Amino acid sequence: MGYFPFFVDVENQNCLVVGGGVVALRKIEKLLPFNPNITVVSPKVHKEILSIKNINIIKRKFDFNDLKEKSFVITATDDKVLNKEIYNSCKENNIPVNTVDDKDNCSFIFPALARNNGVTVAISTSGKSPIYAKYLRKKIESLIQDSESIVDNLSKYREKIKNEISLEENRKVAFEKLLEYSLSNESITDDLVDKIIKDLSV
Ligand SMILES: C[C@@]1(CC(=O)O)c2cc3[nH]c(cc4nc(cc5[nH]c(cc(n2)[C@H]1CCC(=O)O)[C@@](C)(CC(=O)O)[C@@H]5CCC(=O)O)C(CC(=O)O)=C4CCC(=O)O)c(CCC(=O)O)c3CC(=O)O
Ligand SMILES: NC(=O)C1=CN([C@@H]2O[C@H](COP(=O)(O)OP(=O)(O)OC[C@H]3O[C@@H](n4cnc5c(N)ncnc54)[C@H](O)[C@@H]3O)[C@@H](O)[C@H]2O)C=CC1
Repeated sequence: MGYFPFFVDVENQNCLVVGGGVVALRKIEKLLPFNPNITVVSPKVHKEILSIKNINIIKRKFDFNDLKEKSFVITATDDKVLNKEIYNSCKENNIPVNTVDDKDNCSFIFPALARNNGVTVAISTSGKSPIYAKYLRKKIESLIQDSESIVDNLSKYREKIKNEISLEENRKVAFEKLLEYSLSNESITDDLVDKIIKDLSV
């Protein structure tokens, strides 16, 4: 299996979730901040899924026509045979599919996600140990706790530096300097940035 961690834009993409249990709920919660159009098809639907706004819920068994016009599919039923059939049909129709009960039959897998202010760290064990991915996620969450102010500081002057320092290698030096200031909690002022730009402009 060669799972490359692309960061894919799923906004407004049609996502089908087959099954409405606790695992489906976890996958849906993970996707929600990225704004896909989610449809759930399942005879039984977890009450927390029912309470989510802006998703379509179809309370019945899966039908293969449900796959039409879907950009990606998560098959999360407790029926192994059905999950495999859905996987096969998605593969035939070139629809990316995540099969929650079978790590070897997924065209994409969910990582454990640590997120803070647009900084996203995705952890995968290539399906070997999700619980270890979860453990690492918790550690990384504390590591990126401060990323809010750091990213804000660095992004504030990014365009200015890109526009005003013409040499790429010098732009990199400028960003490295600003990063050092941010990590040592020193405040970054317009004057400081102007001085860095002046020193590195040719
Ligand atoms: C392949 C993958 C496919 C996919 O689901 O995308 C997959 C497959 C399977 N998971 C199983 C079990 C568990 N999964 C979790 C938890 C998570 N599972 C997630 C992802 C993935 N799980 C993908 C690979 C990720 C990677 O590469 O590491 C996480 C990271 C992301 C998420 O779910 O959003 C999320 C943690 C999120 C967080 O907390 O940050 C726990 C722990 C818990 O529930 O507390 C358990 C029980 C303990 C254990 O088994 O380790 C089983 C056996 C089911 C059975 O026994 O019947 C299968 C099927 C199989 O192994 O074939
Ligand atoms: N990938 C992961 O992270 C994990 C995967 N699993 C696997 O996930 C599977 C599902 O687990 P849970 O959500 O706990 O089960 P669950 O029993 O809570 O939910 C199963 C859901 O499937 C639905 N369903 C059954 N037949 C259906 C059909 N014909 N059409 C549409 N929906 C149908 C049911 O209505 C129910 O909502 C299990 O088989 C387990 O092996 C379990 C833990 C973690």
